[in-house]
Amino acid sequence: MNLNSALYTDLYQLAMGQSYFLKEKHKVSATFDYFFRKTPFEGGYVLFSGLEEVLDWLETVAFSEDDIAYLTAQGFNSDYIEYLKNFKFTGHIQSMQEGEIIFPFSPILTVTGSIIECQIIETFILNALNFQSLIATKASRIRYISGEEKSLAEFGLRRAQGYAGLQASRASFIGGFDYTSNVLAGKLYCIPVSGTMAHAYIQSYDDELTAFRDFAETRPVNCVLLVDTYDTLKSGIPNAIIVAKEMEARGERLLGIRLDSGDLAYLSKAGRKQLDEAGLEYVKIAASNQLDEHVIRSLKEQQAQIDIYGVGTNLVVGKENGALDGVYKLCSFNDTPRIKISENLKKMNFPGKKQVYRYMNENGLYIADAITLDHLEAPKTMAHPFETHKRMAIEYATVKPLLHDVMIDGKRVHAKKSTAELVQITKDNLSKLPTEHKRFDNPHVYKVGLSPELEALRDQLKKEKLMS
Ligand SMILES: Nc1ncnc2c1ncn2[C@@H]1O[C@H](COP(=O)(O)OP(=O)(O)OP(=O)(O)O)[C@@H](O)[C@H]1O
Ligand SMILES: O=P(O)(O)OC[C@H]1O[C@H](OP(=O)(O)OP(=O)(O)O)[C@H](O)[C@@H]1O
Ligand SMILES: O=C(O)c1cccnc1
Repeated sequence: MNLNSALYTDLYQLAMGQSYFLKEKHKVSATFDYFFRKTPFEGGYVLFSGLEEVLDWLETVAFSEDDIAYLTAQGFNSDYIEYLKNFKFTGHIQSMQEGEIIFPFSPILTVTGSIIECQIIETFILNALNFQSLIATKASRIRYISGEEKSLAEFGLRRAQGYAGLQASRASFIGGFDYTSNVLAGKLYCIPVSGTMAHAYIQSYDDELTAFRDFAETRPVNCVLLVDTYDTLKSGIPNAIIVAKEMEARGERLLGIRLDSGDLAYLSKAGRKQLDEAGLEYVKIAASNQLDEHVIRSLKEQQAQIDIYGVGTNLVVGKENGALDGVYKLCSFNDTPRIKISENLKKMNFPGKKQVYRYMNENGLYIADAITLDHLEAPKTMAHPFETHKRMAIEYATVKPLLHDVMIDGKRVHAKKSTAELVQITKDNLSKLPTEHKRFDNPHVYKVGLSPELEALRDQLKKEKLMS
């Protein structure tokens, strides 16, 4: 499967492309904004992820000979087909950095280029950014509630939505996980891999102790024994203790045990006691079984003795939200601002090419974002995007623009960032987000406003459209 194929798009993009081309409109310059309207998980923020993959794709995207044959068979016009043979992305991308904390309605990434190119690449951009930002956000919530001292392993590949399991592993790592069980993701994205053992392995033996012994003998380093196949406290942990002692005699150390069912708080406390009484304070306790940020919060409240959380399904499918609602909207055409009218102010877009400024207090904490037109300085006042009577003076210590050139004429401006760099950037950004936006229950809404100039332009275009 060639994922760099420009066919990784929706048919309507190619149909519009054909019309732009045949009507000789395809070279007209356009700008599109990528933004989302609602934070997932009833949370207070989103963690931006997927940018490097978008840039990789844009640098190499093309229609192969096979793709062209396929489109010809679909009945596309032959002159348009000739154009598509040499298709590549030659436009300009401005974006917030991957690992940035982002909020509803701000443009996160903008694409400027010929309308035909902007349109054909839309679907991939949405596909990559919506999914990876959703999962990175979920991962960051799990990290937040677990605390820095816990180890987090992503176990989701088997339950992920097909190949999205790869992107989920990458986004989970950027969002704060330490390990993945997904070996291909480990190789592709330089994520440390970790793994324990399955029930099948223990079931394949007549007795649990021999199963543990053989496993420890063949994998003495990072050995974690799954203790819940028969009876966690009466059989699993006692057998793990025997094997840990045998390992000690060989100069080895059992890394841990894993609980995968039952009351994880009770079993972890009782298990810790058994291990400690056997002098095995260093043996860690891992837990898995449909964990998410809410279960982990509850386990913490119960003082569960868990050192490592293994999280699969709920992380990689972004439960309770199957998708981030990010959209890609035309805001400028032929250097003229464009607007889409709707009864619902929230469904209208903000016209023109824009910049987003982030304001910080004297401690460097984020306090508000203002969206303005791209040639303007950071505004000193801003209006609520939809409740037009609400406006505020912004009191801040420092301010910075968030949208920067990342691609010019279809080429990356900076070297590709490694996943390790993105992890650091994310940590740094999350540390600047006040905790009231991170809490799970009724998080405080982060203020995003419009500069007076952008508000005036939106209102003027709305009026003109309604009168025309
Ligand atoms: N002490 C606890 N507090 C809160 N949630 C817990 C606790 N222990 C386990 N859970 C969570 O409760 C959910 C269901 O666990 P439950 O014990 O009902 O099923 P189970 O152990 O998987 O059952 P089975 O033995 O059939 O596999 C899981 O999401 C699990 O992570
Ligand atoms: O619960 P999740 O967060 O999705 O975490 C992944 C789950 O996948 C495995 O179970 P599975 O029953 O697939 O295999 P097993 O026989 O190894 O337990 C593992 O034991 C976890 O329970
Ligand atoms: O290594 C593990 O324990 C593991 C891997 C994938 C899914 N569940 C558990």
